[in-house]
Amino acid sequence: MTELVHSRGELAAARDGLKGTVGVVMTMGALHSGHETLLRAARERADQVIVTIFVNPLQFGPNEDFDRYPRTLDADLEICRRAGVDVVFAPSVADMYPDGEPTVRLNPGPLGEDLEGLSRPGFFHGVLTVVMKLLQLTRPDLVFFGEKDYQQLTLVRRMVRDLDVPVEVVGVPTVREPDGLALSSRNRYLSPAERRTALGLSAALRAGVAAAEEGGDAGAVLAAAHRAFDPSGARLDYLVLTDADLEPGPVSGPARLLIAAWVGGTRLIDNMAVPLAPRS
Ligand SMILES: Nc1ncnc2c1ncn2[C@@H]1O[C@H](COP(=O)(O)OP(=O)(O)OP(=O)(O)O)[C@@H](O)[C@H]1O
Ligand SMILES: CC(C)(CO)[C@@H](O)C(=O)[O-]
Ligand code: BAL
Repeated sequence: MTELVHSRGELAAARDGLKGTVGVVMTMGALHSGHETLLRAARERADQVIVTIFVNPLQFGPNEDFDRYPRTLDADLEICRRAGVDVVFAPSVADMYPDGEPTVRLNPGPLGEDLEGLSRPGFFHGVLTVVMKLLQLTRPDLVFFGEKDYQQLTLVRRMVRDLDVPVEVVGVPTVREPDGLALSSRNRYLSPAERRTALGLSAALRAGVAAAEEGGDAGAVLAAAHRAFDPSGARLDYLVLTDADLEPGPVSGPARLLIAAWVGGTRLIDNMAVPLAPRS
């Protein structure tokens, strides 16, 4: 049975009742098959599964889609029930931030100011702060994040390492539609024409990966990705090839190609692993 709790008191009582290892999947709701894959991974690895559903105001900029973000709790609960989730924690903003917005926030460091952080100032301060709060409240052995939000996954791993947080971070590969589009709650905003345009993100990434598989170096990978990105109907924010750890410096060996673009009023992100040949 899936227990739905809203307040931190209810969560504490539910958490105390869980026996064995606990896995947590943190979400903003509007659950889709990408989330379901995270739930399955948690179900396989942990004895008990907690899902958090919270649209965190701290990570939204003043002109972003906090008010418009889809909120579909009944449908989300049904998905959680089907996936055998034990506890769903769906707090209100007041439950999470009873004293108002926290003045103390986690600093994600330089990587937090790059890529997503450049376009969304303060985004990773908000993400890491709420992730840390949710870790404290749920006390999991394992926490699951999707590779779709690769910079977020990387920063959570770093936070856990740098701050000695006692939890194992598990990354889960990106789930895609058959035509390549990465599943994302924000895909709901897309009109049919915009959805076709959105395929340009994964097409660019695939072209970059193909260039690497043919032996291309970093320059060839980026050039192929740019050639494959059709700018009509979309506005590219970034298309970047980096070290797989998102460390600055020359790129060789396991690398990551990351893209962000506006399709109409919707900002989408995606990324893929790139098998660059090691530099001789
Ligand atoms: N297609 C996907 N494949 C794997 N994991 C995913 C996918 N989409 C989201 N996730 C993961 O689910 C978790 C919760 O993400 P979130 O609720 O923000 O969903 P989202 O689809 O990424 O939403 P948004 O469209 O707002 O970015 C994150 O760890 C995220 O990386
Ligand atoms: C990790 C997270 C739940 C924090 O609000 C959010 O950034 C998300 O859904 O990826
Ligand atoms: N999917 C990451 C959370 C966000 O875009 O706000």
